[in-house]
Amino acid sequence: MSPILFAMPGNKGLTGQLGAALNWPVGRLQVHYFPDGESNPRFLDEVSGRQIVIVCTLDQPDSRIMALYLAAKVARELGATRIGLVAPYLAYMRQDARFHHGEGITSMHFAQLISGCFDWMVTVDPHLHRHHALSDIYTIPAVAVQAAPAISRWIAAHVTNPVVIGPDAESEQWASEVANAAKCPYTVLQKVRHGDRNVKISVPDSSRWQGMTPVLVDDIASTARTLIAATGHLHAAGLPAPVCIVVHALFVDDAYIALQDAGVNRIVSCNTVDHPSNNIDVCTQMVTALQQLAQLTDAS
Ligand SMILES: O=P(O)(O)OC[C@H]1O[C@H](OP(=O)(O)OP(=O)(O)O)[C@H](O)[C@@H]1O
Repeated sequence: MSPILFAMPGNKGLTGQLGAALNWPVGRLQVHYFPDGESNPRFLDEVSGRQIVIVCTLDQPDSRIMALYLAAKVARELGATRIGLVAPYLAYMRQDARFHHGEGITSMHFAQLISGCFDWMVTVDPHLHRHHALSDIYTIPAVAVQAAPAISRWIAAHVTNPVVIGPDAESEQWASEVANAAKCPYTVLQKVRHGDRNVKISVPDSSRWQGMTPVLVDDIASTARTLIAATGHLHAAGLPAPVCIVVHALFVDDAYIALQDAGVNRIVSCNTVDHPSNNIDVCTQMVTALQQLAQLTDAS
């Protein structure tokens, strides 16, 4: 029997798309919020004896996590046999070290919470920096789908004479893969973060890229300060306005407008977080991972 997909609030579009591609039914999950803010998930279709998959992207995670946690617990209470999570954007991956005295490694605690109530997970390009793999902190089977092939195809179809540029050393993992598949050169800038909204970027020798279209590629745009700083330096180096591509379009507060005002050519994102810049579909990659994990857990 096929697993049933359920969408947490705000995830109906992607859930419907996955259901159609997989030929899996989409069930009805209602989340009622009491006047004092407590959440009360209710499955309107039977979950007893079934493997279910809950779809919940995790931008603005603190406003979503309690209802998600309860949905998983309620599904188990009602007799679901296996519970998978599709979190196209996985939150809490950036606090992967104790940066200041008295802080904790919250990525690990978040991973323990998710691993404690789901049986498996699919996500897209999690922010793996000091953790090298999801299995460093997640104890359930977890597949990280890569957006790079879809991004490369978009670049090849839409950008003339591109040079892929990663804004910092750690973005090399995305920049190199994207550039190799798009058959174009890449370079990586040097970034130092001084605070949540304070980022300094320096550009290595840019003379090689004259006459090319810079394509800034990063995993996350949150305040967009990284992309804004990179754009400013590319302008100063005499390069044309860059195309900015991100996997996860968080764009908090006025970040999207600020990036548009910084003089970019175009802003494009993958459909892991619903946003007007979504132009690159990563559903196909998620479908393959979902089929694998659902079978794996069916057989166990
Ligand atoms: O839009 P912004 O607010 O600039 O945030 C996005 C940037 O932040 C992340 O890296 P980060 O600087 O957190 O580096 P890290 O790998 O050290 O966590 C991410 O890889 C982006 O480069």
